[in-house]
Amino acid sequence: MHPPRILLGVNIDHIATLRQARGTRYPDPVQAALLAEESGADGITVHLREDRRHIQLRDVKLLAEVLNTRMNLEMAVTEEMLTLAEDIRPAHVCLVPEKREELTTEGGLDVVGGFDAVASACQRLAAAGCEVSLFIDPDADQIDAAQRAGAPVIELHTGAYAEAHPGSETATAEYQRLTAAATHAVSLGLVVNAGHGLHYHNVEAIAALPGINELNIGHAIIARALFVGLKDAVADMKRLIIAGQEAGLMAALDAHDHEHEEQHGHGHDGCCGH
Ligand SMILES: CC(=O)[C@@H](O)[C@H](O)COP(=O)(O)O
Ligand SMILES: NCC(=O)COP(=O)(O)O
Repeated sequence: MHPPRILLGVNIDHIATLRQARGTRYPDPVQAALLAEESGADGITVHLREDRRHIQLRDVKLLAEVLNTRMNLEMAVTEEMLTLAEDIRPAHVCLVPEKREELTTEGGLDVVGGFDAVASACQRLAAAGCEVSLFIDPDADQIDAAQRAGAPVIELHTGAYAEAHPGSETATAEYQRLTAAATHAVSLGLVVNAGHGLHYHNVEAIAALPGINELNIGHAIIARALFVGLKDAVADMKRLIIAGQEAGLMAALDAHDHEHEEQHGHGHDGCCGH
């Protein structure tokens, strides 16, 4: 049976970054969100940072009213943000670490170290009707803690892989970490999303990871939209995600057949249902 297509959440933070650079009313991230949805986005991701450097509360409130898909609100684990999420009740909340001085999110949430606060946030958000995910590094201890904290979903931080030089030892090691993490999380019954730093050249490999449910991508899509328009930028990304997912499934089948041949010493006889 073919697994469901990987979903694409389009992060529109950087439309707001452009607006905030001049303090104008344009470009409006809400307008971008609706266009992204029309172009095939399965959801809209926004990160309401404590310093409000890009997305504003007004954006989140409007999006909650007008989106046709669903909002994924990325936020820090603070009382202010939790109260706000309980009021707005986005379909999905992704808890992320936050530092004011960082250019962008640097690492994953430390669920192990901040277990009680994260578990209590998961409980409060679930009670408000939000599906909670935790943005974490591809690390087995963090994944185990995420499950114990009661999060049904994790988002694997792909930043270290995305930053590594393509084809380098670091890139290979980071990809292996992501593969092991996705496999482990799926075995625990967690829904596995991934994101950060993904672009048109590295997304296929990430879509080929085992069991990925959704990819959240922003910076690269908004950057490409400057040249080809948001509609094509979203559609191009979706095509690559589908291609990557297909390639991952084929590779998994090949590996399965290879294992079968090693064990039984002859060609595949269809005994495993394919
Ligand atoms: C938390 C996360 O996944 C990041 O990708 C985040 O959305 C990026 O934050 P900025 O948009 O502020 O770089
Ligand atoms: N959670 C990842 C995300 O929302 C998008 O990150 P980026 O593509 O802007 O790096």
